[in-house]
Amino acid sequence: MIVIGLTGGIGSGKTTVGAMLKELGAAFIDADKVGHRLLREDHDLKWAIVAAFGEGILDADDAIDRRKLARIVFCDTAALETLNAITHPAISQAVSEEVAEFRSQGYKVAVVEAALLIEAGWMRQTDVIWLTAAPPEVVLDRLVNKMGYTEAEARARIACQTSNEVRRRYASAVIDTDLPMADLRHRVEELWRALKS
Ligand SMILES: CC(C)(COP(=O)(O)OP(=O)(O)OC[C@H]1O[C@@H](n2cnc3c(N)ncnc32)[C@H](O)[C@@H]1O)[C@@H](O)C(=O)NCCC(=O)NCCS
Ligand SMILES: Nc1ncnc2c1ncn2[C@@H]1O[C@H](COP(=O)(O)OP(=O)(O)OP(=O)(O)O)[C@@H](O)[C@H]1O
Repeated sequence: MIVIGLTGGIGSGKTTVGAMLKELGAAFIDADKVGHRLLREDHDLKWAIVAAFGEGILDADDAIDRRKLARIVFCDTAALETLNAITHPAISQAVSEEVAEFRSQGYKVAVVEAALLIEAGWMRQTDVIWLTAAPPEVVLDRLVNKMGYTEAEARARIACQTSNEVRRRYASAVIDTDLPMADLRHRVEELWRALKS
């Protein structure tokens, strides 16, 4: 099985490209969703985060309120490093278990979508890295007008991530997502065919 690491900055189009790859037959793992599941289901992890950031991050049902936690960590470097140190080993382990499960199910291709694939070192679990990219003003417009972030929240998250200059050093393909959907699909299909040949 080939494992594609699909990375790119926040709002760069990873999920959109990932959905196209899924339609083409790839198994798909979204590291953000893995993280969300662990916050809900891994009680040791949850209480380690509460111990680090206080009970103020809990909602009325004692679950982690991601928006409250986001306000603390984006972009306080020390706080974000603390959160990453608690969550990343667990996410890495869960992703690797999902990859193994898909392998045992006989999938030929699996996609691991993660904005932090490079920063967190998860690229070591992948065979090729594809990078999604769009101009900064397009990304900001998507984050504010389609994804519900305030401009300040959007800028804070962008500032916490590595640059495309660094990401490009690891990527074997760059996918410009600032394209009409039909053209984007065409580009993804082209890469898919090249991968399988
Ligand atoms: C801080 C949390 C609770 C905010 O949750 P929220 O639902 O608002 O965001 P979500 O998890 O959907 O992430 C959305 C995007 O934010 C960016 N982002 C998330 N975590 C980080 C981080 N640690 N560093 C930089 N950017 C990040 C990514 O581009 C991601 O795609 C959550 O992101 C979290 O637990 N982050 C730590 C785990 C992690 O690194 N997850 C990202 C794996 S790629
Ligand atoms: N080619 C495109 N044309 C129009 N809208 C697009 C295009 N590509 C992506 N979008 C839109 O931009 C937004 C961000 O895209 P997407 O969710 O795929 O990015 P992402 O990199 O997965 O974001 P995140 O970092 O939050 O996981 C979405 O609302 C998506 O529908």
